[in-house]
Amino acid sequence: MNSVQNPVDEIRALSDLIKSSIDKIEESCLSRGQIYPSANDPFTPQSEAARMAPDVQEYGSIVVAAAAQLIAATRPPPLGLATHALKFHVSSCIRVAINLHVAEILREGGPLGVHVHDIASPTKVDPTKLARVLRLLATNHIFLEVAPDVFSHNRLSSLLDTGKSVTSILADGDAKYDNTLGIAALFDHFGDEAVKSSGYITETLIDPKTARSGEPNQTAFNRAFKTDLPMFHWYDLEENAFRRRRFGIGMEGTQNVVAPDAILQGFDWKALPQGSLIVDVGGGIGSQTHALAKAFDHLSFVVQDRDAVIEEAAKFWNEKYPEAVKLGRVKLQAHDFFEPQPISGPSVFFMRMIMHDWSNDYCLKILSHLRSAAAPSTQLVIIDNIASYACPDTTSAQQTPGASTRLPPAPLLANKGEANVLAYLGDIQMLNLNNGSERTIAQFSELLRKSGWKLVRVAQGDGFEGENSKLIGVPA
Ligand SMILES: C[S@@+](CC[C@H](N)C(=O)[O-])C[C@H]1O[C@@H](n2cnc3c(N)ncnc32)[C@H](O)[C@@H]1O
Repeated sequence: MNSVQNPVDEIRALSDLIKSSIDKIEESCLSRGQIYPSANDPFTPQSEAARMAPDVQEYGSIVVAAAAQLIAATRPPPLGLATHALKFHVSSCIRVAINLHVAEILREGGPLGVHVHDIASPTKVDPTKLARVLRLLATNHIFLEVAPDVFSHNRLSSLLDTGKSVTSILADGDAKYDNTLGIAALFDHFGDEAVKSSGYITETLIDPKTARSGEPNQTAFNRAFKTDLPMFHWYDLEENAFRRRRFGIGMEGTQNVVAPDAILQGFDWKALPQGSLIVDVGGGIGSQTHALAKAFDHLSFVVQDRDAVIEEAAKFWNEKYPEAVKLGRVKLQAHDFFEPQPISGPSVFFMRMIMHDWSNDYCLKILSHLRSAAAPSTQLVIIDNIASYACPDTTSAQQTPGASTRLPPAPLLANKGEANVLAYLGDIQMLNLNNGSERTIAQFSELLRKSGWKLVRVAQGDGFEGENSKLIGVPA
């Protein structure tokens, strides 16, 4: 059991874990002559190098897991729970900051910070109200309040910066996220569709009409936005063109918030024979394929998605890698994955963040179409979060190669709690938006079995780093 008898011993054990892990982090960075990034310096991928070392990540995840567990064990319980119950205000305020271009204004204002009157001025909002929004964020370590009502960037807030000038954003707000890393776009989507939907989860789970539904149009999202359309169809409405574009770019953001080579890890793309065809099913604008096509020039690709998304994809490829499309090494194809798959027997069908959008019945339809089109040698690569149990996994799926993991040191939770919490937040987001689900390995194994595939290997991503896991299947 992951528990210690005396409650003070438990708190001490957590604090010891934090201390010993920090010592190991320092030792590891010193041994490589690297400096651990400061929480107050702006984020750049290069400056994250020290944190990205595998052992530093491992110890960092213990610090985060233990610190959150230590807070839970020490804060007065009513306040602890009240804090959790009100955290949605932080999500909403992040979106306020994005929509008032605070990150760009602060970058242009320089490191000494900008008075809230000047932050509010370009969008003509009330500076007194904005100061309260920014103070809540600063209290949560997003932005710094460097003097009363004067705010500047820190590492977390700098991620909200699109890198564009305030003038250009004010001139064309709809293009704010075009040609950016997509991180602000992703968080704007979270604060809009996801936060608003989340307010209706209780009614949706209780109402007998929706309680047991797996339909993508019987969700909290449908209540919040008063529509009968599944979210992806709703995006196709003319009035949602901005949201559709933002979602597409935000998906690129999901790649840019994790280690840049995450898609390349856990599956031996290099070992595939010359000319192998990879089909990126529900590939969005093709950001994953883009990373693969740049890394492996011996492979060919087809990116499939809905009509409207493939139109956006054409613009993306024209901008990022036009020669790949011109030479035919990358093809963009409108295809509904609930219809029979038009490409037979490719080397790989891969799907990133697709299964999690759908309930089991819908996943089975998608997987069955791919199975019908598969050759005996076709591999299936599913890239998604694994939402493991919060206790030790005792299911038979643990026998799958790559499935079992070491338990973290006591008294941490088996799934490392806060260090991996993004997978569980994502799970509820998928439930609210589409009746989708993040899954355990046992649940993936069952889905594959029922659709004629066999799960043969799992390459677990590092949840602390935000990296998705890969589940590899072959025709059964
Ligand atoms: C969460 S996004 C993932 C995109 C991409 N795989 C990635 O990782 O960046 C889900 C994608 O599924 C696509 N999609 C939804 N319904 C679809 C359908 N019926 N047929 C094909 N694609 C669909 C969406 O348009 C969206 O691009």
